[in-house]
Amino acid sequence: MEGRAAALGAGTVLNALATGTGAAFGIDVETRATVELDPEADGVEGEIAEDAAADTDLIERCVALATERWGDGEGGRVRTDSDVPLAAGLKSSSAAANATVLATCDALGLAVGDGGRASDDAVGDDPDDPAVDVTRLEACRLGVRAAREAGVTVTGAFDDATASMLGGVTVTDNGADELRVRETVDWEVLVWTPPERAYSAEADVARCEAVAPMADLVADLALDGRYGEAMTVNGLAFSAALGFDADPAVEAMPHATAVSLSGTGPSVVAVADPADPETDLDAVADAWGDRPGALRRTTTRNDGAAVERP
Ligand SMILES: Nc1ncnc2c1ncn2[C@@H]1O[C@H](COP(=O)(O)OP(=O)(O)O)[C@@H](O)[C@H]1O
Ligand SMILES: O=C(O)C1=C[C@@H](OP(=O)(O)O)[C@@H](O)[C@H](O)C1
Repeated sequence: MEGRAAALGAGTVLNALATGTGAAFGIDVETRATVELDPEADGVEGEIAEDAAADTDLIERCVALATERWGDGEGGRVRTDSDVPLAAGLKSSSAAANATVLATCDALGLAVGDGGRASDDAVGDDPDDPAVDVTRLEACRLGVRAAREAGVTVTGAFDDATASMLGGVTVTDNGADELRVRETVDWEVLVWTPPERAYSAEADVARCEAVAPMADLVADLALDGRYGEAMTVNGLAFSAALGFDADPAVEAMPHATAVSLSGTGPSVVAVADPADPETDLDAVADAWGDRPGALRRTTTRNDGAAVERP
């Protein structure tokens, strides 16, 4: 009983730490999970390919919760390998949880889909569709539960989890794990990841709550479909709240549709709408080129997470 799946990393439009409302978008950077189930095994053993010392509790809980819910409580092994840097603001935890839950469903022989109504912009979530055993939104909510239990999140991060699972841009209420908006988005993306790491669970929540009026403004812009402006305002507000330098954002602004600190940092993400002739991510890469860390060019993705056939 082996299963495999891959899920997306994501960038931030609105950090949910201020108000519980968040927004994020899927990018073409993946985490893959392989799950081997064994009905005789006592518990679940996890392994993270890139970092033998990293905490495997999240992915072990994902397998255990998924087999409890949809299987017979099987144990086994889970291994992730990832292009999403850990704890860098690019939603490594959401991608790992989503990939693991879907890989467990695959190992259980379950059909994962969106059920009914799925279209390009509105992802369906019809658990009664006979062709679907588990919807991606159900799988996503299970991963969020595991993240809460593992203590790797403040709000549950349903914003990041839905962007990683469904692709496109999502706006969510993280208090209720409710998807408010999901839309496709086609942007070029430039990511700067400094060498340091910032674990979400260690973020200064009180400082984020202090900028709640700005977060409300960002939410209004996002709910109006003005994702780029929302993202840039978010970046300025949360860079200030969390003590990150706003210079990279200021340098990017003349050449980008939007730019923001991603999540609780430290990565900064600039995006360019190909329809916008003023944008030039090469110029942003030049401006950021002397900073320590890694620069990565990628794109948004609208397909989200999926089971992988060998
Ligand atoms: N590839 C991975 N495999 C398994 N667990 C992971 C992986 N990446 C991240 N995690 C889990 O997520 C935690 C980091 O979460 P977080 O601080 O929210 O980072 P991010 O902002 O990248 O989501 C790690 O301590 C680990 O428990
Ligand atoms: O833990 C959380 O509740 C959150 C963590 C942040 O993301 P990162 O994990 O990328 O820092 C933030 O963007 C998100 O809206 C909510």
